[in-house]
Amino acid sequence: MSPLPRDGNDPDHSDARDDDALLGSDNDIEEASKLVRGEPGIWVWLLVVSAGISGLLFGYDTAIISSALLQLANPPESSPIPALTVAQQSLVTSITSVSALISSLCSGPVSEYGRKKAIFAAAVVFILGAVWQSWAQSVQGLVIGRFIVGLGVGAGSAVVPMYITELSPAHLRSRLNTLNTVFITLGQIVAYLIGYWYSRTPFGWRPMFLLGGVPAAVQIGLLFFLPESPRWLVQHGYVENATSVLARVYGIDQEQSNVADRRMLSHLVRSIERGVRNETELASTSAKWKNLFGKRSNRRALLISGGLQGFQQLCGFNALMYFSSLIYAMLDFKNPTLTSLSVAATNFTFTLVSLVLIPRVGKRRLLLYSVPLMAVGLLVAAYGFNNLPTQQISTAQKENSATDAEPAGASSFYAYVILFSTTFYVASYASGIGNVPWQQAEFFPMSVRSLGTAIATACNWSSNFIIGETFLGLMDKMGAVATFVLFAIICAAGWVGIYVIYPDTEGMNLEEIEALLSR
Ligand SMILES: O[C@H]1[C@H](O)[C@@H](O)[C@H](O)[C@@H](O)[C@H]1O
Repeated sequence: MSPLPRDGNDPDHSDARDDDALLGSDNDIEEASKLVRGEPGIWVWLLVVSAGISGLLFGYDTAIISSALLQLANPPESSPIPALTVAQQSLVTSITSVSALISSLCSGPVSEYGRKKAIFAAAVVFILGAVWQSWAQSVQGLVIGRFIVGLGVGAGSAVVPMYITELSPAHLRSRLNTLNTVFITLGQIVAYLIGYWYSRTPFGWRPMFLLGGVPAAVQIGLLFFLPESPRWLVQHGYVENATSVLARVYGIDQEQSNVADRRMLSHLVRSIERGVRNETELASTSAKWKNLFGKRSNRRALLISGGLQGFQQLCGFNALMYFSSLIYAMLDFKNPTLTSLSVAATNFTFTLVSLVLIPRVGKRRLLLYSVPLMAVGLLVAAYGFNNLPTQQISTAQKENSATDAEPAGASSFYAYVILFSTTFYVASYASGIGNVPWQQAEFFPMSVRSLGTAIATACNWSSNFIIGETFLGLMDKMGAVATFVLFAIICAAGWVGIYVIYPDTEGMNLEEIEALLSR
């Protein structure tokens, strides 16, 4: 595509027709948006921060369970909820992934009523789930509360990246999406800190769960100031509103703007209109399914994005995120909740590192370098478990509960080997696979984007469920060795998969990516 004129001449009719000829496909939005001259102001960042609160909630609600379980497994005598068995702990953890799976699949139709409305609905559900969990008087109540909160997590995880993708300027899209993962990992740190704060309070799990509702309430307030996605506005005939949202996103003052900026803006709107028109041709769900599975490039897009999302979970990271407090309690660390903060802090720090590395190194290379390091960390951890004094892990299994108030004995050398190797594993995870799968939208053309990303996101939550449900039951000494070796094998298989099917898309526009996938 040849560049559009950047001079200040007023466009005449024939120019507009030429532009129409130039702008004819999905990547037009990308191309046109690159040509808008205004710099995105603080406004666009604010917008992403407000939307990113969903990421924060996602992170908070998935990580708070780590500290809450420690208390729920060893409740005070007066507790209406008896000590949770290992099976109940697994259920309370993994039920969130089941509801997240359901709501991520349903998020497509809901977001058709407006991205903002879907984010609003997710925030309301978060608050409801937080209150329900914190008031639970029985295991069933707890399970229902976790189920409700999972509905919010799943909807947020699917809609927010789409909202950010549709709203952000093309050249910032990748970075702004990574920022969403930064929010998830930040939410996980906050959860660990709050978990630590309440770990000595009897029934501290109640405020732990309840506080998850606070950012959701803040988000509801902020949503009043957020614009609707320009793509949704165009789709529903609000072209003027879409134009003024785009002007704000691109830092263009419509009153004062010069002709060139105005022209670029109208290019942008027209290219969105064209994209939307293409999509309406595929309006029926069955036509979308047919297109998704019938077209080679879309099939490959699905294989890559779904495979990557599945691998992100099956490599075992969330076993640490959910159960690290229990694992470190088993290893006799005096302060398991605080020790497990290392998982969340490393995850957050290295997600920031990947924010810097992705544009420089490229996603494919980053994955190919970081996945083998994950395998090394896992194998060293397996070695550590294998050499633990037998009574160390079996005692912990029995109690399953050393609280911060009742410090256990000194940790052995091998417990530190496990701590350092898992931290190393987490750092390698967060630099690549913890983050890259969420950039999946670029593989799908607009016509099947919401369907494709919903299915890929469902691959994430279903694999997450498998890990949440099975890991804890395997945690005796030899089970730990076998599980960590299995995770390392999955990393090796994942590396081969990435090497074979994951393309280097750095610097490509969406059309080039589609052409690459069709080959
Ligand atoms: O990208 C995120 C991030 O890596 C989180 O730390 C993890 O808990 C999620 O499961 C994952 O999807």
